[in-house]
Amino acid sequence: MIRLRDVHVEKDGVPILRGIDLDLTQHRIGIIGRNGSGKSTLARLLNGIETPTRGTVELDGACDRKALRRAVGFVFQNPDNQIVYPIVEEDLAFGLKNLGLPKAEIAARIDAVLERFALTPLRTCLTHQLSGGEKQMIALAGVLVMDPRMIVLDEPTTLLDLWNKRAFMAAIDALAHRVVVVSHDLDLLRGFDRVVHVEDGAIVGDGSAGAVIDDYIARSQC
Ligand SMILES: Nc1ncnc2c1ncn2[C@@H]1O[C@H](COP(=O)(O)OP(=O)(O)OP(=O)(O)O)[C@@H](O)[C@H]1O
Repeated sequence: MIRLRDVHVEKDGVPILRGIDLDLTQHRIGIIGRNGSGKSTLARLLNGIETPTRGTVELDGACDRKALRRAVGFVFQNPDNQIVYPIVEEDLAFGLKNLGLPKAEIAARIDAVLERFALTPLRTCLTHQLSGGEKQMIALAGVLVMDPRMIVLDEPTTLLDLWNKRAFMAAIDALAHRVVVVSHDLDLLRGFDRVVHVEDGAIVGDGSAGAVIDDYIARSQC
């Protein structure tokens, strides 16, 4: 379980997050808030890309950034920031090679993740020729192939059309992993187990998706 206690993040002396306390226990957790409220910074803390200026981010009771990086996969908003190799299977193999896994296991893991999402035909495709939706799926596959315990997605559907958005979210829904999604798409998060509302670097709403989203909409109309 990931637990944040009194987490503060400052950049150049400017407070970005203030006194964040969170226990991430639910299966599907959404994070909402206005532009610049601190959502992405909070999301990046969850897998150790970002570190607190003050406070702690614990995984199973221990502050271990390396363990956090291994346990939590991160899917970026723009898959071009995530896909680095020219061929799909090379890209999927990258992190696994870094782990020092044997060739046979790397191949088996890539087979499995591609089959799972019906992406096998893309295995030898050039990554720069993929459509936006295909890229987003390959970026997700690249995170899943590392077998993380939890996945954080930062605005994963903004580049997708309605069809690809539905397909992508169906893929997310099918995961047994704990999932945290940062999104401005409130409809996407309505079915989630919990939604956290961040404003001006602090949590101002935290609870059932319906209640927190309705309160967020009401505030926007003031
Ligand atoms: N490295 C940095 N140096 C200075 N300020 C930063 C830095 N990174 C983020 N910020 C500021 O921190 C605030 C929160 O940024 P963050 O990206 O977490 O917001 P967000 O809620 O995800 O926004 P959006 O919905 O627009 O993506 C913003 O005002 C941003 O300009």
